[in-house]
Amino acid sequence: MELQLALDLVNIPEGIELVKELEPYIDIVEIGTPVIINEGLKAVKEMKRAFPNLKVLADLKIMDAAGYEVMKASEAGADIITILGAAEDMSIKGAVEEARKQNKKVLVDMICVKNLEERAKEVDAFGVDYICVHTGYDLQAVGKNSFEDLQTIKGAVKRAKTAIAGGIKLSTLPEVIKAQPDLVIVGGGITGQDDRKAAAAEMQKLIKQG
Ligand SMILES: O=C([C@H](O)CO)[C@H](O)[C@H](O)COP(=O)(O)O
Repeated sequence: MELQLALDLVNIPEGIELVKELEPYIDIVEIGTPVIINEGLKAVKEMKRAFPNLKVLADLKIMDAAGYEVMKASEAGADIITILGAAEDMSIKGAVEEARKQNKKVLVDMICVKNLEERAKEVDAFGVDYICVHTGYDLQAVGKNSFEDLQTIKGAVKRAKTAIAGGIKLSTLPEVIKAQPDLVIVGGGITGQDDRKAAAAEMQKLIKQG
């Protein structure tokens, strides 16, 4: 099981400073969608330049023109690129095809997918690398989480790795770990804490214990 740190509410220098502090505790750093909107793929490029040995995920949440966008994120240095599970089949297949050419990985974000079990089986068959259940900020605000959805995809997915994102905190991490995802994605549960290093270290410890 791996830990991904999601950076959503920082600029590039703040993100790099944070990763300097937290790199020993994380497996992947995510350049979050808001950061890419604010700073562009330059944020991916600069993070990879600063931490060449750390896997960098570009949270593009691709919906269309997938081959082109995967190519641009790959050129910027992303190791993993996200596409939405709600995208057209041909877009997801195009993302996988381009990622294979570039020796990169594709994570499918199942945010807003209603027929979760059926769609997870379909995207799994397209050869994607990760399938991620995700409760976005807006649904988190009304008390939702993705813990049951994780169980659903664990039962449906045969070949891709499974991941979970959305409001995970130290207090809820043990419940997530019980379902054994391959990847746990945490943003505010680390970046919003007073002692971010302690939060990341404790999360890493629990995740490595499995
Ligand atoms: O993908 C995310 C969100 O849609 C904003 O772009 C976050 O990175 C993801 O939800 C993880 O962050 P937290 O919910 O703060 O843990």
